[in-house]
Amino acid sequence: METESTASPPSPPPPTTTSASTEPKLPVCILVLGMAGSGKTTFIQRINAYLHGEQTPPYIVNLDPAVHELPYPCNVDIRDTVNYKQVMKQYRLGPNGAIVTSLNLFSMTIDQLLSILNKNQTKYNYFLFDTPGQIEVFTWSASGTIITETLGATYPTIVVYIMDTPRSSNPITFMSNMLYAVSILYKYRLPFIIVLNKTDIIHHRFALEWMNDFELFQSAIEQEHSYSTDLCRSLSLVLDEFYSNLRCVGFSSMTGDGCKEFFDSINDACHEYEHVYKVEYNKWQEKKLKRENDKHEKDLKRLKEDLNTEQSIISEKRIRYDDIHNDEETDDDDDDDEDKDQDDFDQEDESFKRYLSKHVSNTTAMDT
Ligand SMILES: Nc1nc2c(ncn2[C@@H]2O[C@H](COP(=O)(O)OP(=O)(O)OP(=O)(O)O)[C@@H](O)[C@H]2O)c(=O)[nH]1
Repeated sequence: METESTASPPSPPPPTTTSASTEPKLPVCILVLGMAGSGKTTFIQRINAYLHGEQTPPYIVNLDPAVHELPYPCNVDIRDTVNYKQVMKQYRLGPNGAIVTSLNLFSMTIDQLLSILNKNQTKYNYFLFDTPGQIEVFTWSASGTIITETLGATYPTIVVYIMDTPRSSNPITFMSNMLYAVSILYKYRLPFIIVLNKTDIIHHRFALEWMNDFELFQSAIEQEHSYSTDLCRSLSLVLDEFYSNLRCVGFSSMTGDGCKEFFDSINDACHEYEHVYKVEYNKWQEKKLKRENDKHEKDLKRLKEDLNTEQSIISEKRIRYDDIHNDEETDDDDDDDEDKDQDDFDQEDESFKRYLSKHVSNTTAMDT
């Protein structure tokens, strides 16, 4: 699975510690998601270059089995574990089905990926994950959940949602993108950052204004004479709550604008991970453990009760068996006695007959 040979060896990062403790900080997992063509791969390439410049090169994992070429050196590549084209042939699948199956096959080796990451956790500050262009393949598949939840349980994990800013300048496309972002946020509940990419083409100011000022977005929608205008208007009300707690960063993967702001947001999101997600996760783990212990105790109690019931049934059966056995023995004794009596009677009968025949023969002799 590991293809460490392709990546340049990292120079050791400066020893980082949490502000509260002297324990070494765990690397941050940055999971990059986004619609096809939003710029995920270019974004990772830019972040990789930036981090190399900061003398803290990241550890990169590619989770896209269908990608042709990667513009960055990658440490773990799904393509080394699963051959996407072979999967298509072997299972007679189309391209999307093959991507899902490849990811499912890869997620079966998640423990190996985790042990590789664990081995490298002291050498790196960041683990970057590139995901397939077909976003739903990752976000709504079992494998995506397994990978994300495993990472989230072990390392500070941040979901980064890349948005194509020029395409989102249309309010309806903007709304659709935001709804997708909300669905991912509520699915994983991990700290979340929206990267408004391609700001070299169009500045992301309009998006920030739409998010901050509801009226402004409403008037932008009014200008779109579409059948979905009414729906968008109502949905924007729902999204207002989501916008209030959202981290949003303008970024250009082409020029590298926004790198510093992005890493400021990552630090903020790590804080949220430690103080919100991790706390909730630990609580959930405790509850789960308690549920399992309760179930175990219940099963044990039931087993003991079953054993006691069985024991009493066995002893009852034994008593009944003994009773029957004793009765049989008594019957045998009676039979023996009867046999003896019969023998005695036969003997007496025999001797009486002998006496009689002797007496008769004596009488006949006297008469003659
Ligand atoms: N101008 C500009 N173009 C960009 C930027 N980021 C990405 N692109 C271009 O957008 C196109 C798609 O970029 P990718 O990085 O391949 O996007 P992706 O999301 O990884 O694509 P898939 O994995 O196929 O879904 C490419 O032509 C990039 O050059 C950016 O910040 N500015």
